Amino acid sequence: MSEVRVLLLPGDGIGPEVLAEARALLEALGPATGLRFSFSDDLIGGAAIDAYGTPLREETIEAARQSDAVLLGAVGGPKWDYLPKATRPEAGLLGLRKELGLFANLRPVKVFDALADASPLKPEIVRGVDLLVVRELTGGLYFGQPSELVRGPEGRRAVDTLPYTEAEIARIVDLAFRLARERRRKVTSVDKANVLNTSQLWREVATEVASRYPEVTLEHALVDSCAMRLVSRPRDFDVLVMENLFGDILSDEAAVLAGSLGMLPSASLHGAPPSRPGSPARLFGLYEPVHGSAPDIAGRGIANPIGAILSAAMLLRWTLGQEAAATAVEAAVADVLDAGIRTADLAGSGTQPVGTAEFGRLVRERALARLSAG
Ligand SMILES: NC(=O)c1ccc[n+]([C@@H]2O[C@H](COP(=O)([O-])OP(=O)(O)OC[C@H]3O[C@@H](n4cnc5c(N)ncnc54)[C@H](O)[C@@H]3O)[C@@H](O)[C@H]2O)c1
Ligand SMILES: CC(C)[C@H](C(=O)O)[C@@H](O)C(=O)O
Ligand SMILES: [Mg+2]
Repeated sequence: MSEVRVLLLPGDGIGPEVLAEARALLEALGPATGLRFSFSDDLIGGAAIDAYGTPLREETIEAARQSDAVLLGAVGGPKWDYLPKATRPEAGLLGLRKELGLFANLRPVKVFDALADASPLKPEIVRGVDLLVVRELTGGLYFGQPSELVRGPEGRRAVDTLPYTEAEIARIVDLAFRLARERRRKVTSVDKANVLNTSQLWREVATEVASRYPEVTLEHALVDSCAMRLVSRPRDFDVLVMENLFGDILSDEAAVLAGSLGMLPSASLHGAPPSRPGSPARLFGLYEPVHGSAPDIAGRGIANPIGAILSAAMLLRWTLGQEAAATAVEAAVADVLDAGIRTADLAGSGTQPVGTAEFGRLVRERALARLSAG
């Protein structure tokens, strides 16, 4: 039985609550997939600040490097909001992504049939949505220099910088095209080329990359009107590729289509996934739900674990090439939702919601049943 080393970084707020369900799922599926998961745990974010005085230790980066994959919950919360940028919980997550070179963040947004009426948008707008946000993750405003906030005698001033090189743009756009080739063959490259130099470069490079993929259609879209189309005509989209901050914002917006921010998973990779899942080579990845630590509901056992569970499915698919297991997990989530079972964020009035652990248990049961039925 092959061993898979997974580093668990539960983080803060609802992070540990949802990550427990992702872990239990992988553990349960191990025997059916011929894999033995060996988990190690570490602190990141606010929890690491409280224990070690820093949001990310060198030891944690090293432990991640020694693992096949990392599963992360969420970081941050009001307790640490007073801290300056470089020492906040969020800096721990950004540091980990950067140190591991995880430049490609895949954020799939699929609307489950049972949830077509869970969105505040009309069911006919969201039904059947299946899009993929490919977010550049290690460049742009998040990491550009200079970056400072100065509180001086002349007053306060602050600066953030948005840099991108041709190579950084080319590698993420290329990855978007590779993924689009296996999907519905359309890439929407999102920018603000009517204002930003980086976006003009982005558009040029995207057009050059596109010439290598004649079978895939490239569309350029300005980020502002794209944000509007995302909630008015979301089925227009297949793969969307964009810089770091645009991807952060548009992916949370896209969560409205899926019915809750708790629904969305993500994979952060340092290279192109094998063009077809199922390849024996392992591709290291950091997997995490798109949502944050949700301080408003933390500690109550009511968080939606689907984003974390679907992140574990992405781990099975992209790091381990276990397509059948990944599909079984996704179908198991659909089964539980089809049975009318919901966590509080999705439950309509008059519906009795189930808690995080109960939802996780039901998905595990269905995933195992589906996998053993072949
Ligand atoms: N990847 C991460 O670790 C990550 C991502 C986003 C935000 N954050 C951090 O989280 C903290 C809180 O940020 P925020 O409130 O703006 O965003 P958030 O994503 O934590 O929460 C936004 C809203 O969505 C709800 N929500 C989020 N996940 C949910 C889930 N699984 N189930 C049910 N409801 C869910 C919350 O209750 C809240 O009402 C901040 O410190 C922020 O920096 C971390
Ligand atoms: C917590 C924060 C640093 C992070 C980001 O902005 O990348 C989060 O919002 C996300 O989407 O993963
Ligand atoms: Mg975000």
